[in-house]
Amino acid sequence: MTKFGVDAASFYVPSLYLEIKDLAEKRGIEPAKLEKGLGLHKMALPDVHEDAATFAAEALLKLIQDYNIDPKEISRVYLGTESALDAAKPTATYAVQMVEEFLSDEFGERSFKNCDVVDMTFACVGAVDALHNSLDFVRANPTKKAVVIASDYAKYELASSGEYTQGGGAVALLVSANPKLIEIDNNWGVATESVFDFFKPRRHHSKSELTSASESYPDKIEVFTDEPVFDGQYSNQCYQDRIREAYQHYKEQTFTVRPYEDWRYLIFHLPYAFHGKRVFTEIYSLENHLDFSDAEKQKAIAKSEDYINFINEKIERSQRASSEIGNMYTASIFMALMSALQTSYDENEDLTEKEIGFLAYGSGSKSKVFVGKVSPEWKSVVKKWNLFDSLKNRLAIDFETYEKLHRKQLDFSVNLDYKGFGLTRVEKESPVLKGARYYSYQK
Ligand SMILES: CC(C)(COP(=O)([O-])OP(=O)([O-])OC[C@H]1O[C@@H](n2cnc3c(N)ncnc32)[C@H](O)[C@@H]1OP(=O)([O-])[O-])[C@@H](O)C(=O)NCCC(=O)NCCSC(=O)C[C@@](C)(O)CC(=O)[O-]
Repeated sequence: MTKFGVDAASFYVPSLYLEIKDLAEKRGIEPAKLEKGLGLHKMALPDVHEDAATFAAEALLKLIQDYNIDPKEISRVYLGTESALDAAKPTATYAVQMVEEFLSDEFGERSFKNCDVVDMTFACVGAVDALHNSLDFVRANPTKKAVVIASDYAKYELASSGEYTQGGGAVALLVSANPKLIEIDNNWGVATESVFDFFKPRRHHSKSELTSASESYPDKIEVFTDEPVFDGQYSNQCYQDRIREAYQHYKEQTFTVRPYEDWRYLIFHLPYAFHGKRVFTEIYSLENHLDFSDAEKQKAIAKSEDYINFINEKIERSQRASSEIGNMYTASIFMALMSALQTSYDENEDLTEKEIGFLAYGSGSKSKVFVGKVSPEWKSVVKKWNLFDSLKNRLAIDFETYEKLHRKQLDFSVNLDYKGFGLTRVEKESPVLKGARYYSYQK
């Protein structure tokens, strides 16, 4: 029987970061809370020229170059994002255009001319929806290939309790028949409930209302903020409730008992590194008939030797990249997968045929639980990543620069020597092009 899944994967993490201990110091938070309590070390930040479209373009270009893909063979580019740049024109169109122009010498003009391109939005689960949809597409059309991109900038208000869970970047996946990285099984546990745990209502402001507006904002264009309205502890509860329900739904469909025991890794959407291990205690307790009825008993389970051993074996490796990057919203779950696979690769572990369980979550809210099986050729895909080495080649910025970047008060890139895609101009004058974004590639 033909298998379907992820054939190749690539990532992009912006070159700037802030040390979490610097943020902790300035905000009067004990660094140990963020480092040892939530697992945070560094927070990736977009430079002035970067946004969700440049992140996506970088990841897509890397995918094409690292795995020698002919863009004309890609039938779909489905982009999961909650950092869309426009309410009508998909961010995917910007990303595809940048890559198309970059590759025009090699593949001619408009190499994505016949490609189906769209954005999908459901908070952090939007790219899993894009993957689900793209898998359905290749199952129905086994000779075709699709690309899924997850691209986001997780931004919260300065000095809010979400501030230390910021981050950003993108992951691109090639979805096809006979995948070299991981085969995805077609059983999906799903749970949905409409809630207000985290959301981004359109809040239009004129320039005069925005204390943080830079001079570069035009007076007459209304700007809408990209910072969410959220309730942190309630969002944790919604996440825990949805993954429990989706896991239960997965079990009902697959007639499995304690499926997590067969999973080599449990891969979560990670809004911060330690989130997965903090919320899985409930499912773990239910599966092992442990008393989870009050906070004290829940703490005892989290601190038990059995649970700690379980985390060290099945979750810890997936957290490592998140500690260095922060929340990547839609891309976080795929980065957690890359983190685990890269670590197994570096440790020379053989993962062939091992099962991996995914527990995805998007605020608003929805969870999807599904399972993959690592392909025999997985190492040939992972060997291109050098994930942890590449994270060492970034530029630390100081707190003052961070605040200016956040407030959009800088007119020039912090990393002037950057190589790659960048926003060069937003049209401000022309009535028929006002707001149009123009990008170029800096060599
Ligand atoms: C994530 C929260 C809620 C954290 O909120 P918080 O109030 O900063 O932290 P906390 O109290 O929940 O946890 C602190 C932990 O640090 C420990 N601690 C304390 N002090 C020390 C010390 N000295 N040494 C060592 N450890 C220490 C403390 O004990 C505790 O660990 P625990 O024992 O409970 O495991 C907050 O930052 C926030 O609201 N973030 C934004 C929203 C969010 O990320 N929600 C997560 C779930 S929803 C989701 O994942 C979806 C999302 C957000 O990605 C969006 C989307 O779908 O689009």
